[in-house]
Amino acid sequence: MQNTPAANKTPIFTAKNVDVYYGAKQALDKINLDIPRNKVTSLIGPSGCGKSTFLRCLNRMNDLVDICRVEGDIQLEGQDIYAPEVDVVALRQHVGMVFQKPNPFPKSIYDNIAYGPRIHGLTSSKSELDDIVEWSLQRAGLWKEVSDRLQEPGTGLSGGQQQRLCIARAIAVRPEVILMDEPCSALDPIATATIEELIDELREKFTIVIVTHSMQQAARVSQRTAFFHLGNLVETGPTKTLFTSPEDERTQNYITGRIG
Ligand SMILES: Nc1ncnc2c1ncn2[C@@H]1O[C@H](COP(=O)(O)OP(=O)(O)OP(=O)(O)O)[C@@H](O)[C@H]1O
Repeated sequence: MQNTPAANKTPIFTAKNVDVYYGAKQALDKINLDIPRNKVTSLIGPSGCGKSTFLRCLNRMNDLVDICRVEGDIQLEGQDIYAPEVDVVALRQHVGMVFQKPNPFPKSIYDNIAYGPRIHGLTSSKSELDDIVEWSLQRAGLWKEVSDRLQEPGTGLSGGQQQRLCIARAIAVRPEVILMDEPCSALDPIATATIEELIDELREKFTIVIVTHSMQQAARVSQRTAFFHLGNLVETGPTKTLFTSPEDERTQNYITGRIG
């Protein structure tokens, strides 16, 4: 189904009327957003507008926050991800995540990548696992730098390399979607540029949703952008259109630096 032309036009995620509360405080109000497949979608907006909250709804990371309540409907490939029968571990295999601060496990480079495929039972032999580790590191643009030191600790790499290791770890379990929550905010400009190039390559095989504080980054890496403000989704559209001729005054004010 996924590879037919008709299926490729259907959004991978559909969010309808999503409300999110932290205790009594409402963080998101009636969010309706489709995420197209094999594209990069940026979520932008001023601090506290709910970008990360929305991102975390997409793989139920908010389940880990006791006071958080999600209402509405979010479907991945037509399946309600909040249905009681959903296996959250399996969901997170399909929808991986990369965080703001690189967080490799305190394990070797090899084991950082091999961990997910092992626990999800994706391989039946050591050579298959070796192949997955190499494939993942290749796709994350890290193989050449680490192929001769796979048994060294992942935490010994530079910040930018650690973030690519985390991306390699995320793709090792062959997710359909990768969520990225400000993945470059702890990196220098050169490491940031490397990750941005990588994001562009990854969208061939994966759908990417990225939260970013940087409008320049959103403009560079994404094909679609969604602008959030005070818990509302104000506007969404092709990135170029949103940055050059936004429809809503709040978007205009944000991109011209009048709010934010
Ligand atoms: N764990 C939490 N407990 C209580 N309130 C929270 C929690 N996480 C987020 N919030 C609140 O929800 C609202 C949206 O926060 P969120 O982190 O989603 O915004 P954001 O747009 O990603 O912000 P930033 O750009 O600063 O990361 C804010 O008012 C925030 O204080």
